[in-house]
Amino acid sequence: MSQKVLLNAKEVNIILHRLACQLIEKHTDFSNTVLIGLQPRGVFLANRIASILKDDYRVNNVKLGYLDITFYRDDFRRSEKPLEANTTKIDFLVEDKNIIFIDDVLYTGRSIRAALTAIQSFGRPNEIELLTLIDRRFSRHLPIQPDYRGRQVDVINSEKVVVNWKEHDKEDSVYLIEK
Ligand SMILES: O=P(O)(O)OC[C@H]1O[C@H](OP(=O)(O)OP(=O)(O)O)[C@H](O)[C@@H]1O
Ligand SMILES: O=c1cc[nH]c(=O)[nH]1
Repeated sequence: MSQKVLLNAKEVNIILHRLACQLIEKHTDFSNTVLIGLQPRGVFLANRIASILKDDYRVNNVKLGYLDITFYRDDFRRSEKPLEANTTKIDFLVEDKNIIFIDDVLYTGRSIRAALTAIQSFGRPNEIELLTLIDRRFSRHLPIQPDYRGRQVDVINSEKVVVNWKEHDKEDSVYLIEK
């Protein structure tokens, strides 16, 4: 198995700050905007973005939730193993809110499609945007694109992008791995 570093910790940090600033540019004080990290791995990115907004840019109003999409995926019946759901935690109203979905990688777009279905159970948002650290270009199965992207990469199908977070994986990094 070969692997190549796409982003190191310093580059990840710079990108996270840029994404936070782009969010502030559009959503100002977040009075009608909420962040929703997609389980499982979008949650790490969502936590980071929320912390940067609060600690580095003094946005005090940030609401953060987590959304599990396991049983909303269009392929969940095809799974050979029993599926285990993750926690959904949304302790605020989404009705008429501006939602920002946050996930680490955007590939086919099927996870985001599932999230769009799952969130409907919580109400009717005003709008939904998507923030992703890595946008795998030319690989979409659905017409879904990010509004805020950390890095766009060209990846062939035999390769996988792996995003690591220091609080879970010992380092912040993004690797391209030959499967
Ligand atoms: O745009 P998509 O094709 O849905 O892929 C993106 C998803 O893939 C990863 O999750 P995970 O590793 O759980 O999913 P995977 O098994 O599809 O790679 C990643 O955390 C995204 O949520
Ligand atoms: O390369 C990919 C594709 C989907 N999900 C990932 O985490 N990486």
